[in-house]
Amino acid sequence: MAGKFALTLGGDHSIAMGTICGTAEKYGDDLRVIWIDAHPDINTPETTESGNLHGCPLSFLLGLTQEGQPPFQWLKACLKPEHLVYIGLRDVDAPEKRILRQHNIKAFSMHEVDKYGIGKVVEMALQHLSPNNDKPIHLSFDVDALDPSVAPSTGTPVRGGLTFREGHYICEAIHETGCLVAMDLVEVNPHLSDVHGLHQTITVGCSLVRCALGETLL
Ligand SMILES: NC(=[NH2+])NCCC[C@H](N)C(=O)O
Ligand SMILES: [Mn+2]
Repeated sequence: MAGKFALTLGGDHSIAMGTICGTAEKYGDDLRVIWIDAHPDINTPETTESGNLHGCPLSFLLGLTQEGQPPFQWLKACLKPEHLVYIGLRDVDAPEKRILRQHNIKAFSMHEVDKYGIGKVVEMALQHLSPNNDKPIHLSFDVDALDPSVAPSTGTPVRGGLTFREGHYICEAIHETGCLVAMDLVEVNPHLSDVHGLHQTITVGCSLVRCALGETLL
């Protein structure tokens, strides 16, 4: 797809408000988003208990908040609920559960990963978003989707996450579609965990990106 690819390294997941807005500006209504995360990050400014913006980006992108509120006047709702799929969820606030249900958003939690296996889950996610495999995909990968034993240097770790291989499989399979146009790799926080954990987190982050860009095992 035009051969251009935008990679964003973060940093907190609120940055996806900007990156996805940017991708949507180019691809419009065709854009599909795959959000890999322990958390759905879909709180509104009204429902958030923590007050942390990194728990809210999707509510802005989907237009669940009032548009035009400072300091986000620039942000237009640019994503439809049916154009978003989650993989890896396991820490969902009560208001977020309500929002997901209300908008009928496709979500594969760790329960579905356990039940069907990661291969089937990615297949179902792609089938939902782009049955003819012809829509541009923005992959927003929060490193906390991985189990904390795999990626410890992150602010809101939740046990019971994706294995090293499951995380890599997602990136490999999405690369194989030929439709990946942008990727965020976020929530790596070098100030958290010890040096060994930091090294581990950075190493896994780099290899996820390489797989999304086409590195294969063989
Ligand atoms: N991108 C993240 N790490 N998000 C964590 C969000 C945690 C919690 N749901 C909140 O709203 O604060
Ligand atoms: Mn996140």
